[in-house]
Amino acid sequence: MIGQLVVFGVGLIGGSFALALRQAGMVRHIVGFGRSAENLAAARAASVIDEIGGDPAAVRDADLVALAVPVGQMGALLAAIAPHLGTRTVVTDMGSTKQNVVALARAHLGAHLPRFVPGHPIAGAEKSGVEAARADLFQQRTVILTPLPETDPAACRQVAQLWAACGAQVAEMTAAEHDALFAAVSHLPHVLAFALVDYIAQRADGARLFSFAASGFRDFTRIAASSPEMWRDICLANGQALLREIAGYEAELARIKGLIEAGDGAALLEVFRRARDAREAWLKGQ
Ligand SMILES: NC(=O)c1ccc[n+]([C@@H]2O[C@H](COP(=O)([O-])OP(=O)(O)OC[C@H]3O[C@@H](n4cnc5c(N)ncnc54)[C@H](O)[C@@H]3O)[C@@H](O)[C@H]2O)c1
Ligand SMILES: O=C(O)C(=O)C[C@]1(C(=O)O)C=C[C@@H](O)C=C1
Repeated sequence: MIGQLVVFGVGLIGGSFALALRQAGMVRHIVGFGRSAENLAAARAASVIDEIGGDPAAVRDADLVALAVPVGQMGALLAAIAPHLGTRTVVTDMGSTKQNVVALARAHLGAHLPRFVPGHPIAGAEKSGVEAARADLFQQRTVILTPLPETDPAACRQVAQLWAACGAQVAEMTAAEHDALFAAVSHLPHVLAFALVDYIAQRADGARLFSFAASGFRDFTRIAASSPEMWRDICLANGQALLREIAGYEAELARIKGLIEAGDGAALLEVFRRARDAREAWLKGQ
C-alpha cells in the first residue's frame, strides 16, 4: 500500500495505472500533473486522481512518482523533480523506450538514481488521454522493468509488486535488449502503419482510394490513429535500432517484389504460408 502516488502525464497509461492501483486498494491519495488543464480536470472529475498538482516540489511527499509522459518529455521532467525528491521516494517511468530514459535518469537524478526503476507496460491502445484510461488495461499483460546495476532491489521489488497488483506479469531485461526487441515488434509496425496511411493520403486520388478502403486497410492501419507526438519521440529515441529494422523489412519487401516480378507463385505461396503459420503459432502462444 502506498500513501501518495504522484503521476506525471495522466493520459492512457498514467491514468490506467492510477485507476488500476486504486481498484486494487494499493494507494490512498493520487496527485496528477500534466500539460493540459482540460485533461487534468477530466481526470479529477472521473476520480482518476484526487488532486491536481501545481508545484513539482510536491514530489517530496510522494511514496511513488510515476512518469507517464512522451519519452521526449522525460529529460525536462526528471530535471524538474530531481531537486525535490525525498530520500524514500521511488521513481518509475512507463516510456516505450528505455536506453534514452535511463541515460536521462543518470544525467539528472544524482544520488537518487538507485531509487529509479525504469519500466514499460506492454499494453496500450491507439487512443490517448485520460478518457481512454481503463483500470483493466494491464490485466494479463507483461510489464518490463530494466533495472540498472545501481538500482535498489527493494525499489525494484516494490514497483514489480505494484504492477502485479494491476494484474500484470513482470519481466526483467536490459534496456538495450528492450530497445532492440521493441524496435522490431512495436516501433517498426507503427512506422509502417503511419507510412501506408500517409502514402495513400498524399496521392492525388487519395480520397477515392480511402472511399473504397475496407477492413484489411482498417486492421493494418489501426495503430496509425496513435499519438503522433508519442511516436515521433519513440522514433527519435530508438532511431538506431529502428533503422536496422526498417532496413531488414525493406530487404524482405525487395525479396517479395522480386518474386512478384518473376511471377514465382510457388515461392510467394511459401512466404505467405510461413507468415500465416508463424502468426497463428504466435497467437496460440499468447
Ligand atoms: N499508448 C500506448 O500504447 C503506450 C503503451 C505503453 C507505454 N506507453 C508510453 O507511456 C507514455 C504515455 O503515453 P500515453 O499513451 O499515456 O499518452 P497520452 O497522450 O494518453 O498521455 C500522456 C499525457 O502526458 C501529458 N504530458 C505531456 N508532457 C508532459 C509534461 N512535460 N509534464 C506533464 N505531463 C505531460 C499529456 O498532456 C498527456 O495527458 C509514453 O512514454 C508512451 O511511450 C504508451
Ligand atoms: O495496442 C496498441 O495500440 C499499441 O500500440 C500498444 C503498444 C504495442 O503493442 O506496440 C504500443 C506501444 C507501447 O509502448 C506498448 C504497446
